[in-house]
Amino acid sequence: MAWRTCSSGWTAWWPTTRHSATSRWGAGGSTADLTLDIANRMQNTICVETMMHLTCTNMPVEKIDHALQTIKSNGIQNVLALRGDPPHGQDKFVQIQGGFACALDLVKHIRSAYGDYFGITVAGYPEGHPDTIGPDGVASNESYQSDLLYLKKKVDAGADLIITQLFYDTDMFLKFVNDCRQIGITCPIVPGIMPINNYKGFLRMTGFCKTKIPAEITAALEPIKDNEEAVKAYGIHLGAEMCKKILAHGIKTLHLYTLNMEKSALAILLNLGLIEESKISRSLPWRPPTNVFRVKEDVRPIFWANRPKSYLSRTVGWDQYPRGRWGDSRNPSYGALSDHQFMRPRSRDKKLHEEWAVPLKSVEDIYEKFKNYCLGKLRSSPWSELDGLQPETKIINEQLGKINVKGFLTINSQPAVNGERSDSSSVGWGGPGGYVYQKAYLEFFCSPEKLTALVDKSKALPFITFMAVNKEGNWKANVNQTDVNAVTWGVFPAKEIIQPTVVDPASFKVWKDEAFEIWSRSWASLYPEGDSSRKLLEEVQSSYYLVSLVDNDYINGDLFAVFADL
Ligand SMILES: Cc1cc2nc3c(=O)[nH]c(=O)nc-3n(C[C@H](O)[C@H](O)[C@H](O)COP(=O)(O)OP(=O)(O)OC[C@H]3O[C@@H](n4cnc5c(N)ncnc54)[C@H](O)[C@@H]3O)c2cc1C
Repeated sequence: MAWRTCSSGWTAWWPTTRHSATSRWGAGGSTADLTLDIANRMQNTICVETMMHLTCTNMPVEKIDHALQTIKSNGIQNVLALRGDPPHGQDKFVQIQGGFACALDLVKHIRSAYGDYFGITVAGYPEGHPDTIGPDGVASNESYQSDLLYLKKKVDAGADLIITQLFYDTDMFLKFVNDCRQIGITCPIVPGIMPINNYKGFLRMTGFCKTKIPAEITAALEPIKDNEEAVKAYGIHLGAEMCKKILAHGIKTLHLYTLNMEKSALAILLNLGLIEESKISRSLPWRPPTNVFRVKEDVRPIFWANRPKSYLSRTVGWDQYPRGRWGDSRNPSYGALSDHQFMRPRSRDKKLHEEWAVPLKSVEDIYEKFKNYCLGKLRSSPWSELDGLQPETKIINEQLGKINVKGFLTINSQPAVNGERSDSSSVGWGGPGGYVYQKAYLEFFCSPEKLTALVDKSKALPFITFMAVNKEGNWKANVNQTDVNAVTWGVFPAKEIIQPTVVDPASFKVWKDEAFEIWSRSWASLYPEGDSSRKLLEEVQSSYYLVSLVDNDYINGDLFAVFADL
């Protein structure tokens, strides 16, 4: 039987403190495409282990299989198999033709059609399923027992894990776990904790789920119910106390329902010491997806540092991902450029319009835009999928600003680092206990004249390596085609050296098409056809060079000195 690291809303594993997320399946399958998209992004772009909820409501088997195939091809391995609630406007769940009647059918189908690929989670109800709870607010013993036996059937059919409905009576949850164990349910049972964020929401949710509210909670909330901040603070306190009691009973995993409001969930985890604000460090300089296919990947070219989604989509078809060494890059089989790499979420589109679609009279206006982005005055850049600058860029942003106004239009950079502690908040990665290193790196567009001046100057600077290419592919460099330059590496106890970021000519040539295309697709396209600003951008696109510059002297070098008299 497969076991996958998984959960729902936000889950923390204790004591190893691993986190994962789940994405809800909208009532009646109403948000199927959106849920599939969100789950994919969570797994592969946000890079948290993701479990997608899947319900039977309005879902013929073909649709269920479409959803399962989609998440499988995106490397998602965890599913919360549910019957689902009736769609809006209906009281009772109705099995549709060609669909399933209950979660048990869905679990059986997933196991028979997909073997052990998926880790399957099912829902458990410490107070009994709401359908079985009577007007007095409790389920009869008979229906509680038959619910338990049915839960066992779901586990026997292949479920690996149970996540419970929300509850506020911790003793009732602990009794439920005990009752499950008595009838031979041995899989982990994860408590569903819903932090109280506001009073009305709490009443609505507990009313809908028919959740028992212990008298002491009602008494604590009653005097503060109109004070939103006090309710939130109480919700965090109560959630933390419930979790402490549950953890003290040997239960090692928590599930926090966030309902898109994560602050209280994070506060509870901080309160429990399961996360530490100052020590949330990167495992690699870039975010490695938790996707099963890429789990071993630990080396990437630096060029896509600000476009991780594009990098993922262009390498999704690789059979193997580089590990330890970049390897032979003479024939990198990157996926072709497509519209996909240039699509932006609506909010990003709006920001780019606001910040970048302004009249441009001369190249100096273009230089100004790049400078302002480096100084943090703009949040968006056509060359970045990220929101604002990376923390390490802030170390050099003043110097970046200065070279941008000179016409070296930077789109990627990193400062030199010579043995900083690996838990440094700005340049650290890989967890505590190690030391990290990196060579200063700059990537920019510049005019051919400026490139000539730069190349002349670099002849006297043996530590500088560069590659430059224009849109047509004219190439200038002082490195060989097969050279691979490790520009970030780390030394950790009991590990080989890790070198997660490299600069190599073959990948640079692939990247340059994307980098040049961004001028027209992401920036010039913000202006109407024939607009003079648009024309100016297209001229820059067709005449400038893209330059990648490494200062290999990471101990004494000063990459910005190269630009002093240019
Ligand atoms: C953690 C969690 C996440 C959820 N996420 C979502 C979501 O994303 N989208 C959404 O729409 N809803 C979600 N729900 C709500 C859930 O869909 C509803 O509670 C639904 O009414 C029941 O789903 P189920 O999977 O528990 O159903 P089932 O396991 O099929 O059970 C439903 C009820 O029917 C009874 N039953 C069914 N078949 C039998 C049988 N053969 N013999 C005896 N009794 C039977 C069960 O005992 C139980 O009382 C979630 C619930 C939980 C606890």
